[in-house]
Amino acid sequence: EVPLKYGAQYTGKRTDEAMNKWRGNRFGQFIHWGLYAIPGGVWNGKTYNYAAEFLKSSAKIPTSTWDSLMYQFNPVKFNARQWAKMAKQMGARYMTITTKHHEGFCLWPSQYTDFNIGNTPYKKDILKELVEAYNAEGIDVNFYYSVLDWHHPDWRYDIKSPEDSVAFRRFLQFASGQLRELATNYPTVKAFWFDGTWDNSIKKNGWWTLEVEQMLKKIRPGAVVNSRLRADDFGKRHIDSNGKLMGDYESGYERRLPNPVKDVQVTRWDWEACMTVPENQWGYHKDWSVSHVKSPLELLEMLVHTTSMGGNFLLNFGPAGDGSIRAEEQHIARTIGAWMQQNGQVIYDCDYAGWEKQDWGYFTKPRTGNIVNMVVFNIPVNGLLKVKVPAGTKISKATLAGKNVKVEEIAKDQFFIHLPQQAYKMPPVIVLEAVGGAKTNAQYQEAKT
Ligand SMILES: Cc1ccc([C@@H]2N[C@@H](C)[C@@H](O)[C@H]2O)cc1
Repeated sequence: EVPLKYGAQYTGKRTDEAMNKWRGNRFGQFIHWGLYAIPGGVWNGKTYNYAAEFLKSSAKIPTSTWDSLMYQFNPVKFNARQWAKMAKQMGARYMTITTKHHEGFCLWPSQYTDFNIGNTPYKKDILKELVEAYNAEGIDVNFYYSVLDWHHPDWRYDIKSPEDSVAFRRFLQFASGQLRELATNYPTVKAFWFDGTWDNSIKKNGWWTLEVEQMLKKIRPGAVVNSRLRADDFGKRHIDSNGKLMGDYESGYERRLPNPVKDVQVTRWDWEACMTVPENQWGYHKDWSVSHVKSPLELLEMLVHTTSMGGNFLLNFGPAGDGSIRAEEQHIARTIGAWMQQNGQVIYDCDYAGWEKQDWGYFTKPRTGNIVNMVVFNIPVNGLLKVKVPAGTKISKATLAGKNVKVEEIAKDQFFIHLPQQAYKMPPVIVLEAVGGAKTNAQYQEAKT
């Protein structure tokens, strides 16, 4: 091991109550909302297919021109309570909001810059409205914060001169001040999602990333911080030079998921995947016809896939500049929500079962009890769902919607679960009662007592 001052502060999963809640939430709503939602990927009549929140760079728009969008930000259709109700109905247990994206515009009245919601026609503190509305629905709120800031004159991509060092030190003080006011003024915030930390300027200031993590946890005990904030003494990010995860959970899965067979190592720590509905649009884009738009079922499978590997799934919504939620996103919320209404118990507080992945779908395991859930996305022609269990495990019962289904032992530690033949519009869930075998912790617990 190399001695590190700014490396991982602990190893293994946090087991305090705040982290258990973060982990058990499992399903979150990401919201990307800022000035980029006003042009929505179109500039001077030209549509730019790249991510809409990058339009400033795609269309090479001067900062002064871009920043003047602030005087147009007046979301007359914005209704925080409606957004929160939609998220509740979808089954989201947490919401992560872009307090400030790379453009540098702040959704809260920051004392550290005039480039904020207070100087728009809307004037009011949108962040406060969202936190209150979502908390009122019992949904935890987390803050996304981009360190990269295209607006701030002291931002630097790299440190190449003494002037850069002086300017960037000022910038880091600015960012620390903004984070302090976010953690202080919105006391129910539960976690911080850092982005815009890949440049050399940050890699060369790993000390600051640890200082920020410690400051946030001092102001908000229990706060959860993602690995993407962190750089160690040598500029190594996410995982330090000794191979230890920094921050409280791994946040490298963006628009992709770990492979359920090859990437099982992700289960050793907490992690979260964030996902766009189109192929690559986080902010509102006027024209979604330019790429594949994922269906509710594709996204639901990703949620179950993520839970089955012990991770959280953060599904992105990009509200329009007027504060409306587009029809495709409302349809997704309703369709996933209907399934979550019936089957949320196979997602919330569930984890990796440790059983061998099969083709028909995914296993999830509740934190307590000797239950293993089967969520079936690929209905086999013969209706037989193969299950391989840890040595010595017996399946005492299998039910679908409370009704027994046949369990057939076909070899040592192998079973067929007979899936009732019918047309399934949404993935059916089979609940197994499994006893014995090393992997079912509950049985292990019984042995201990
Ligand atoms: C190359 C690249 C930079 C930043 C991003 C940002 N991270 C996502 C979570 C979004 O905020 C996207 O704008 C994506 C790709």
